[in-house]
Amino acid sequence: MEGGGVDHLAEERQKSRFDVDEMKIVWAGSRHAFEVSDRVARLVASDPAFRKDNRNLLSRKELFKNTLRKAAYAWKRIMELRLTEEEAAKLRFFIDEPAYTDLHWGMFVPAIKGQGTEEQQQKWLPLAYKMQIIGCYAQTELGHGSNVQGLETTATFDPQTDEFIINSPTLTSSKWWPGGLGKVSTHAVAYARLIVNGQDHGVHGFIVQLRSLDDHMPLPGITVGDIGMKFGSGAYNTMDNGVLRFDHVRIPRNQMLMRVLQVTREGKVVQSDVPRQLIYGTMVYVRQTIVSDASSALSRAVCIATRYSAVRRQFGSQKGGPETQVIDYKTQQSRLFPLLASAYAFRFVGEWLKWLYTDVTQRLQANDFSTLPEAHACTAGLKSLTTSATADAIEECRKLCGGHGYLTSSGLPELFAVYIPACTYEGDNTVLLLQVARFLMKTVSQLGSGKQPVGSTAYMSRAEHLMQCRCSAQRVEDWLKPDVVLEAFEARALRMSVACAQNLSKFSNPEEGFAELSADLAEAAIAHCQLIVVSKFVEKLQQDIPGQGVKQQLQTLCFVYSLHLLHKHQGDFLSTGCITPKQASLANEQLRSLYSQVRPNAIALVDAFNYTDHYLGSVLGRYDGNVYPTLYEDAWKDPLNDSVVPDGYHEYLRPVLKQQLRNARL
Ligand SMILES: CCC/C=C/C(=O)SCCNC(=O)CCNC(=O)[C@H](O)C(C)(C)COP(=O)([O-])OP(=O)([O-])OC[C@H]1O[C@@H](n2cnc3c(N)ncnc32)[C@H](O)[C@@H]1OP(=O)([O-])[O-]
Ligand SMILES: Cc1cc2nc3c(=O)[nH]c(=O)nc-3n(C[C@H](O)[C@H](O)[C@H](O)COP(=O)(O)OP(=O)(O)OC[C@H]3O[C@@H](n4cnc5c(N)ncnc54)[C@H](O)[C@@H]3O)c2cc1C
Repeated sequence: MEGGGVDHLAEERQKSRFDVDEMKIVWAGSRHAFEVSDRVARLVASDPAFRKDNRNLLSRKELFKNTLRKAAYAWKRIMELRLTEEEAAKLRFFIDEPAYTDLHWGMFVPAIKGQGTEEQQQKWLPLAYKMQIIGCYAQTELGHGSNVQGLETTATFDPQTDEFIINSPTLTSSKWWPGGLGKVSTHAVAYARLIVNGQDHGVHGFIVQLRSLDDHMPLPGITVGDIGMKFGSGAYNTMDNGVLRFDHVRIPRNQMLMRVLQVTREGKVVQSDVPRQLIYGTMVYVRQTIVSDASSALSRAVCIATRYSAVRRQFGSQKGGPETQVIDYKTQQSRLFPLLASAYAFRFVGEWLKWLYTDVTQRLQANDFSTLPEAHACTAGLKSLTTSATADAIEECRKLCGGHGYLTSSGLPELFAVYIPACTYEGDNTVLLLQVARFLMKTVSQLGSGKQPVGSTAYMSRAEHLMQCRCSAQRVEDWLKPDVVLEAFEARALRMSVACAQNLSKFSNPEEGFAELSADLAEAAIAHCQLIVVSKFVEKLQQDIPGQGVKQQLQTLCFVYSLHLLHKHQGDFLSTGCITPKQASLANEQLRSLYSQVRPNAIALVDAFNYTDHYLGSVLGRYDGNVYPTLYEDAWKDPLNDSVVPDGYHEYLRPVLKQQLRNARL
């Protein structure tokens, strides 16, 4: 995407055998999405106000103030340029800095939209859209995050005043973690146990004002602050994750979000026909967005590691010729190319999940709740799978870049530090896999009942075949048949689920059995989610994809993704009898030859992400590959090099050296 000086990767770019511009459109999702993304990325990259290369040198206070400045400036630009919602979201994305706005737009607004009545939406959304109020999502407490039903904050209805009294009865009930809460938010959607007439009706959302709109001081009864520094020096510390306590704070009755459950003026609790689980709807929405974000973070790390692997040379110089580019080592390819393929795989499964979410939202509006369990299982499972894989992949990319990958200027340490909490927030990844496992066990238990599994579990309707089929691959090329690959993944997923169900049936107490077998259940859930990713990649290839060679590249990547998983999880495939050891070795042979096909296209495949150097934020990943001079020059810019003799020399170095000299003379 960058133009200008000498392109050290030009030769690499000439090797590619497909139309990169068309691939950029496939990656973006559509020509329109590409144009918006490209335009906004350039806008951010060319504006010095969005500079980010100095982040690691700032103290926490400076860092946070700098984030406030950028967010305010971004808002000003959004207004001045009259950006659409889509463009504004892209602008925030390319600014590339966790900020309170993520929670305001990403959780506070969706919570009101999803759980508020029409009337509540009309009152609160215009204020939020104009940022006349700023909100956060205050669910997690010091004592409970995963177990939402275990939250302790109370919202007790007072029929005399027609208000709720929000209270934090224990230390562990203190809200703890919500982003944007610590220093910024004026309001929160706070989750609390609804108590009416002494009866506990479980956890619900309430809009609570936290700070004065005049002077930003906390309102009476509110104690609020930041929870302290997090992993890494810059990274997620731009965010004010907060602590919040309520001391009998009164809010009007109509500030309880009442789409699911209503409390009347008389104190009657009325359940609407909307299922209770909709209270968790905001999490479903965000989990869906996290899957697309995984492909962004992963592609960014892979772009850096791939470009640098083509620049870096080690060993193998023959008769004074150039040394080998590290990207040509088969070991480097076998570590890097599956990650490149995963980036594309996660992109496409993210697109599909967005469709699924839109579909379920439309159905919910028409009071059709039938696909909610499927949406929950898919968003939970894919969030877990893609974030775990991406976090591991960023660290692998760092190692793929050798020593220089450990430099902050490689961009990888900060990317890792910012990314890894995705494995925890919006649901711990193991906890979410167990939700998928519950869904799978329920589906398996209904197999004989005549109820046909649908959606992502539709393959289970062919249980009879999948439980006993034998893989037909006999030659290396057979592993390039989508049906062969898909059937192996389907049979493995089903057999693992069925084995868990059979083992569960041996327990007289199902909950006890579930707890005992939870590690196996989580593995069955992973197998199911991997199948979803593989099958959505295969489906993508059935679409009409224009551009010379584009579809062919995607086919190669699809098989790299699937055969790499098959190789990595060989134990599952072999122990469930889905493939034989001979077939496993044929698959691996095919995988090796696919790596050779990816090799000449690797640089173009990462160029297709269309990242600006500003967004990548990496000396190693520069578009022009001009790595060494930049690394060298950058080193001298470090504040430690401001003086030749360091501060502290006279106090701490000189005395030591003198002492040693004296001792030596004695
Ligand atoms: C930028 C970063 C910002 C970060 C923000 C945050 O982190 S915010 C904080 C993020 N925090 C977290 O992510 C916390 C993670 N924890 C949780 O989400 C919940 O505590 C839980 C799902 C683990 C258990 O919940 P539980 O004990 O209430 O439930 P249960 O297991 O007894 O199942 C009962 C039934 O409900 C079903 N069902 C469940 N969820 C959903 C759903 N979303 N939709 C639809 N359905 C759902 C389930 O399938 C089951 O159905 P069945 O079988 O009866 O037909
Ligand atoms: C950066 C960041 C931002 C966040 N932003 C927000 C926010 O804006 N709003 C908000 O409300 N919250 C937020 N959170 C909180 C987040 O949602 C929770 O931390 C998350 O849901 C995990 O819950 P926990 O901390 O209670 O983990 P725990 O449940 O205590 O997890 C600890 C360990 O126990 C295991 N475990 C727990 N339960 C089970 C089980 N049933 N079976 C097997 N193993 C189990 C987990 O796998 C994990 O290994 C944020 C967190 C982070 C890190």
